[in-house]
Amino acid sequence: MSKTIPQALSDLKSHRDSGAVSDLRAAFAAKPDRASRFTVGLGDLRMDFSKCAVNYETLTLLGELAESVGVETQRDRMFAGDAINATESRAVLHTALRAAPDADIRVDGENVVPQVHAVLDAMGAFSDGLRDGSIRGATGKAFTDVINIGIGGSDLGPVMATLALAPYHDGPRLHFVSNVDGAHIADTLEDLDPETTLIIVASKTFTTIETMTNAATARDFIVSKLGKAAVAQHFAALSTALDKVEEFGLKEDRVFGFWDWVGGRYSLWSAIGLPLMIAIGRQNFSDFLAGARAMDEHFQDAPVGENLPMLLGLIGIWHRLVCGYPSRAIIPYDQRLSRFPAYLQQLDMESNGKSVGLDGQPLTTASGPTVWGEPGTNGQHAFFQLLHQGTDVIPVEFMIAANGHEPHLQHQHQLLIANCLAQSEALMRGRSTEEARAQLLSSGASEAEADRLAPHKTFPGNRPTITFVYDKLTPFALGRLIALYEHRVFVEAQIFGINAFDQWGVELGKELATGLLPVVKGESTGDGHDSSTLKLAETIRKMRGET
Ligand SMILES: O=P(O)(O)OC[C@H]1O[C@H](O)[C@H](O)[C@@H](O)[C@@H]1O
Repeated sequence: MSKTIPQALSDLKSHRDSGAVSDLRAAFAAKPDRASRFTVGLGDLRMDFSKCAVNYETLTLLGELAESVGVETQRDRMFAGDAINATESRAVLHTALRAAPDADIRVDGENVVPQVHAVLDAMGAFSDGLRDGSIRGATGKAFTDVINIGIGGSDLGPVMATLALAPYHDGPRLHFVSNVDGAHIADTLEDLDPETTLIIVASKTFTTIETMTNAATARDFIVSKLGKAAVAQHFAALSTALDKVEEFGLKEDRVFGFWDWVGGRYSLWSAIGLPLMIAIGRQNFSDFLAGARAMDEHFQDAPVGENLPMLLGLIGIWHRLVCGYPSRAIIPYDQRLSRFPAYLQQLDMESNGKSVGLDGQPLTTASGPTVWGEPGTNGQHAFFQLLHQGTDVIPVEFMIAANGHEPHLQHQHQLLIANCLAQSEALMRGRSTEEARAQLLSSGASEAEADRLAPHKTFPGNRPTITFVYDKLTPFALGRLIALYEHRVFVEAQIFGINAFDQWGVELGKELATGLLPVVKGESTGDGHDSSTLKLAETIRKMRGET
């Protein structure tokens, strides 16, 4: 019989308190094969978690915790299309978006895979037409530029993946507009010609105010030069709300649908991926889906001790619930993954930033950590100081490709690799005050000077990191990496006992913004708002010369 969750957690805490792996340096010295013991892989992807303070017993206890909440059963329910998004009574089937064409995945008795592939085929035909110039604008010119207007899940995934796969771009130039700040669309439209610009309006609900506002501005951009009739040729829409898209005035062949069982932050594999497909082409997009599929299969089949998403999730839980670390940093040593941390912020924090359990009761433990990051080596020259010597321990997840896409810049790639490995080594080893003192003395400092400076040059070390290594950032590798993180978030959510697939926490601010617009415009005195908010609105109106 499996343990209860509180029992499994309490066993993990006692295990940690017993100091099983309290000194990573000593653990490496004691077991020279520690790295191979705590590295798992899938194809060319390696996950080395040997620089986390865990041993075999930790993994056993974490496995028992996973068993106590039935993670594997929940995983199987997700893949089978059960309505595991309980607060919205929906299935969660982003995995069906990358399933093989002959798979059979049912929602309300209907196999959804043929619909998925019908949309993929339509996206393929449309992106082929744009890329080969056979689909043209109202004045007969081929499209040179495509703007994706969307926000949140309808923006972050396409932006991140398009940047990540820049070496595979051979289609029109891509631009992304998300912010309701007019500066974003103004700067984007500045150098574009309406005759050669296609606009994609990406919104699951087709009601999001930022997206609808930017879409209206983009529509004016097209209409002012080309007339109303050009809208149909210069726009496409990606949405689940097909009725609302129709109101916008788009023809059926310019609308690419998806379904309510695809969460916004899990939608990159659906029609929301169209900008990426336009940039890299149908075959590369299909490789991207295949990478995610490989991770889906691995997540379903591999035993817990070899299962990357399970282990990544369980180590995340170890750091959050047992060690109590409040945040984690994602540091890709891969400039083209520079938006990956931002993408993961939505994936992770919108999924697991909850404080009520599935039963509607307040959680008695913590839930998702803060997720943040920037690419290396840039971060080294900015916030790494805090990672090495700050008072909080922040686990870091590094990622590095063995090979870049620039064979003529091998030396730079080697420097990048050396930096990535050096950082995880430094975080693990640290430098004792004695070592710091000895170094100061050997570089000519006096005894007094060495005593004074040694504490400042001491690194506590023992700071946990995970390092991912992969051959090259191909479409397949990127798909696999994203799916790994999707499933990691899932595993952690099961242990937190929350629904990872709703996001009620984004609603209140939206409602208040709608109510405040008349106050900002001076059309309402704003009864019911607090004095700080009203005073700020008044100050801004004064600065704008409106009062
Ligand atoms: O795709 P849309 O319906 O326009 O939604 C865009 C985004 O807005 C919302 O506020 C949600 O928090 C996100 O999960 C969603 O991805």
